[in-house]
Amino acid sequence: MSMQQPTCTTLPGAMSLILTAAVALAVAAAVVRYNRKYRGLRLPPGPPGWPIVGNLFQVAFSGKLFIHYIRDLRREYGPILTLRMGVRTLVVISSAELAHEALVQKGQEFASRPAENATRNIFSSNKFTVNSAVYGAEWRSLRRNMVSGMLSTSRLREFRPARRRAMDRFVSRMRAEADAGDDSVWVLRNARFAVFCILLDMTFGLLDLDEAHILRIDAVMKRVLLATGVRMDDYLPFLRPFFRRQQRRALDVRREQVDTLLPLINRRRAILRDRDTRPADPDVAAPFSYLDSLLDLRIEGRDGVASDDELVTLCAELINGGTDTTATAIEWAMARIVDNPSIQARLHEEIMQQVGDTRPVDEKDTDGMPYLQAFVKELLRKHPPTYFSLTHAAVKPGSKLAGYDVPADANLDIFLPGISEDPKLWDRPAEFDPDRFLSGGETADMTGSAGIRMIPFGAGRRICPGLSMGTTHIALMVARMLQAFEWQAHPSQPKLDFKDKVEFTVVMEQPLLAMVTPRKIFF
Ligand code: HEM
Repeated sequence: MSMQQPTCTTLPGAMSLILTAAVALAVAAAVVRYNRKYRGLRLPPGPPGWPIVGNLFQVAFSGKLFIHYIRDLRREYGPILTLRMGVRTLVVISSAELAHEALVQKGQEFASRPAENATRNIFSSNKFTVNSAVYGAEWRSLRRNMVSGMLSTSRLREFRPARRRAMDRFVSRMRAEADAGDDSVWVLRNARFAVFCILLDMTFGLLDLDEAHILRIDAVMKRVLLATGVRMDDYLPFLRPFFRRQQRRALDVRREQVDTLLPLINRRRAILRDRDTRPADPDVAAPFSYLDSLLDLRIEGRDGVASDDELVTLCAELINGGTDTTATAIEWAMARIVDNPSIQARLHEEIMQQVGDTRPVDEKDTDGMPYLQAFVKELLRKHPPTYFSLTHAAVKPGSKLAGYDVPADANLDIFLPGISEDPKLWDRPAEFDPDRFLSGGETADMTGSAGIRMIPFGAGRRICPGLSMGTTHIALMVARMLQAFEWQAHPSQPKLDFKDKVEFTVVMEQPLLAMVTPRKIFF
């Protein structure tokens, strides 16, 4: 879900003259095309670039992560700026006013997604997913189905048993890891696995997948994320011939993804088919799954139902959308808890008051825990799992932001920390302080509908449909981890370093290893 830095690849040693001439011609044609395309437009300011490549090499060889590069550029050029990355033009906005203009006031104008490269089109079945679809009837049908079929409050409630199961497994896995080692646990890895299990249950409704099988599916999903990462030829398409190997590899990974997920789809189909004659075993099949809602789904403006390949794509979207984002948030959460014993003590005290130690915390309990709710808000303010919302695009030519032109083929990116760390909006924005959200303090409507101050889930028409699920999972996991263990810094990381890096989402540069001491619990 995040912008990644382009990477260079090694070009083959011998290049023919013909190829060189072809590249030179393509380059000249690109200059002419670019000059023609943007003639007469007033783009937002930005660093001067070179012909053809624009700012691409400045970014790629800056020695900084893209998220840090943008933070620095913002200081120089302000909250709206342009970067030319080869054939792509990026308009980056980073203030609450501009996010409001783009996502709310002109929400419909900027509700689309930009064109994608061939590799990503394979994995999105030609933009047949909620997150990649251009703004229109197809997107509306898919999104409506995801929200009502899966992410509504009532549907979310139906999956309480799946969460309960995954949470029990999560706590016992960590206990086993601590017992096997020196009382230490890797937080991100365990959290990621737990969220992945919940989303697999919800997507396919198959409850008897063993751990080895789940890990195999997870490994394939990770390979998909790697295969769809940003490449140099996304920006300089004339380099595509040099990326044939990566393209072939991406096709192999897609085949692997289909071969891994299609058997799960077919098993669920068989369960649904037999259900009338032979009731499904409740330990094997959930009463409902996201896949069920997709099997007969009619999409506006389209004949027939989704093909097997498209079903694989849509199922993968639900799993991917919620896994790394939520797991990343948990890692930052536990780092803050390890770093600050008083936060840990207050959260634990609230859990003891609300639930005690004779039964596990349930998601319903977390609604009645104001300090935990404030902690989750502060977590998503200070450590949004993605620093950029998904890339937006104008629906048609002629759109403007802050008086500047935004071409219809430009990527519109919203840099979220620019808003949640703005000293004009926040008191002591650099400090991690959940108390800011408690009575009489600061407010934060994460949907942005009552004004934009922090929008870790985006805002407007394309706001993340998993907002409730994401926050529910974070609060529940943090509470269960604190109810089961006392957390401390590991001797190898006595003073935690809160530096970030991008790995699909924004994770800790140094993955969190923490010491845990099991607490006395009686269930
Ligand atoms: C802490 C957890 C999460 C965070 C921080 C997060 C963040 C985001 C952000 C920033 C966007 C882009 C919004 C925009 O384009 O303006 C987004 C979109 C999306 N998210 Fe999430 N997300 C989270 C959890 C989830 C979950 C649990 C799911 C589903 C299971 C999900 C599914 C999606 C989908 C399908 C979209 C695309 C929406 C569209 O284009 O209409 N996310 N998310």
